[in-house]
Amino acid sequence: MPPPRPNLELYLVTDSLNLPPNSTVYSQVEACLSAKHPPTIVQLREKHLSTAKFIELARDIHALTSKHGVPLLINDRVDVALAVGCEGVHLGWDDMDVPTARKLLGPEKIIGLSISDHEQLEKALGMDPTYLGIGPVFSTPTKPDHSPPLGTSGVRSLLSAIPLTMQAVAIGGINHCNVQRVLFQSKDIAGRRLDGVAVISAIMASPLPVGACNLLYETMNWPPLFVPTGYSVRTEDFSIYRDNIHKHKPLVHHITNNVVKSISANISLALGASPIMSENPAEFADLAALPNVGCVLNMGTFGGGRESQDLFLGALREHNVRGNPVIFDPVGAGATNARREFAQMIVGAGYCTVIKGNEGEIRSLAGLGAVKMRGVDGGREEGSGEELAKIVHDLARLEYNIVLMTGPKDYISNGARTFCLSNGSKYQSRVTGIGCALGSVIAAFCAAAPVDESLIGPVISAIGMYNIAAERAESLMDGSDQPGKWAVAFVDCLAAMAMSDENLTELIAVQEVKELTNLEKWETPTGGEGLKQGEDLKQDEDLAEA
Ligand SMILES: Nc1ncnc2c1ncn2[C@@H]1O[C@H](COP(=O)(O)OP(=O)(O)OP(=O)(O)O)[C@@H](O)[C@H]1O
Ligand SMILES: Cc1ncsc1CCO
Repeated sequence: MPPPRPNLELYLVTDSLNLPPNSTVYSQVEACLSAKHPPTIVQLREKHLSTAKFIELARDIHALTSKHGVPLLINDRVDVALAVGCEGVHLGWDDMDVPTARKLLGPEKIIGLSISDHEQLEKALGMDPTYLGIGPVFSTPTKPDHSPPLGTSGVRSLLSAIPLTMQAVAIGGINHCNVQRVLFQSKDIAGRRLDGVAVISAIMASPLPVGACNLLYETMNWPPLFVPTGYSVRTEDFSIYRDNIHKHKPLVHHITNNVVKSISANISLALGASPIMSENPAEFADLAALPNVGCVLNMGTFGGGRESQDLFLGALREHNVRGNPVIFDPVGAGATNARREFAQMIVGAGYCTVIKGNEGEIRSLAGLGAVKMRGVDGGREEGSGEELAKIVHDLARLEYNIVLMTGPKDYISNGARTFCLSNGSKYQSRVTGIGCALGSVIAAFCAAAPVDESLIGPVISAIGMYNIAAERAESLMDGSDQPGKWAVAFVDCLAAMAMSDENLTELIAVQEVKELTNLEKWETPTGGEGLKQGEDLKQDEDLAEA
């Protein structure tokens, strides 16, 4: 008898603890099954019911799911599945082992097993479950005691070791905002992809479960190259982005390194933004809920460990939930393996709107290794302009975000369009923290930009203004080497530019790389087609309709 091969595409896991008011597990499942795109499989998960009550609920839900031809699995309890005669079970490592469950349930039933690392995967492969549930992808309140989040790169690493004969879904913090990224980024190089995603709160805690199912399904089935940041760039708006800072007085929440806190705060103030340095997770949700907030995550003096992981992931989650721009600076990612791994974990565990780093840091994050960074500064191999442009383009395309590589020239891409900026002063690499504080300026520009704006324009405007202020400060030096004096003059020049009504469009030296080189000829990591103008807009309309 061939093993069962269920449709796991949209896998609903129930949760009785986070239901919206006046709802029950039954009413939520019932509503979901009436959706245009209902769950393709349902798992009943009850941790606190007596056996009798669990069986009663499972019978009722099974009657519902059977009516819609959707398989029902029971979490943990083979006895309940047998009593109800449903289609299978989902097991964890504290539950009955898969071979015993198989003996009891027979060859036709579905048996799922959770895995969160390679050790469990190796054991699981010998047990031959129907499918594996890989997680948690992101941190989630549904399972507060879970193992550390795998991020999409962790899922990819496990998935690539699972044979095609065994199905796999990802679970943990998946919702309509991140589902496309989970599906896309977890795909391995050989094309091994997830068979579906398991969703809990995004459906069970929703007051509109039907809409939640439809939205998830439709988002999952968007064309695979959705770039949430958009890609239109209106150079004529560069000055408007600056003026928006005065209009909205954005707040920049920093988790940044001890070396640059003061200069980052002063540079934010010079712009007209409000800086706050907070490393207290208890206030992250409140900060993220304020209007016009951006977040800077700079790992300069963190670089690893469980505590810094919780700190960064906590802030990332709260700002992601609110859709706030997050600027991630993987400081020193090219210097040590611990830093590179930490940076990759952050990037995989949430959505960083902009990844900003010097050449060594971006090369390292892009998996290009082999950069000789002795410390956190520079890390420059000084690759050719074409090569640097390709690195940021490819990484942005892979991560669906904006990638900025700083240096004598700055390269910036959103995966669709790539630009080279050439303003700046040699003094910028002579004073520590000038690169880090650029993250604060970018966060302020993004947080002050209109919500539906493509953010690459505000980011270019931020870098341009910053680097022109650096040039002006250099012109005030009398020729001798004066990095200390320059740093003071730089803050003053920046404050003057922020307050002026100069037309930034005329001042910023920015060129689209496409004009320099034919980017089209390069193979992208996605192997996909290039984005077409207007495509992101259309996808937004689809989302609104869903
Ligand atoms: N030699 C240079 N000429 C012109 N501009 C430069 C030069 N070096 C750096 N910059 C500018 O300085 C800013 C910071 O870039 P840099 O690559 O020095 O960052 P970083 O290494 O992250 O700095 P840090 O870690 O000290 O904060 C960018 O805006 C970049 O354009
Ligand atoms: C010198 C230094 N060390 C860790 S962070 C930092 C500041 C520059 O980014």
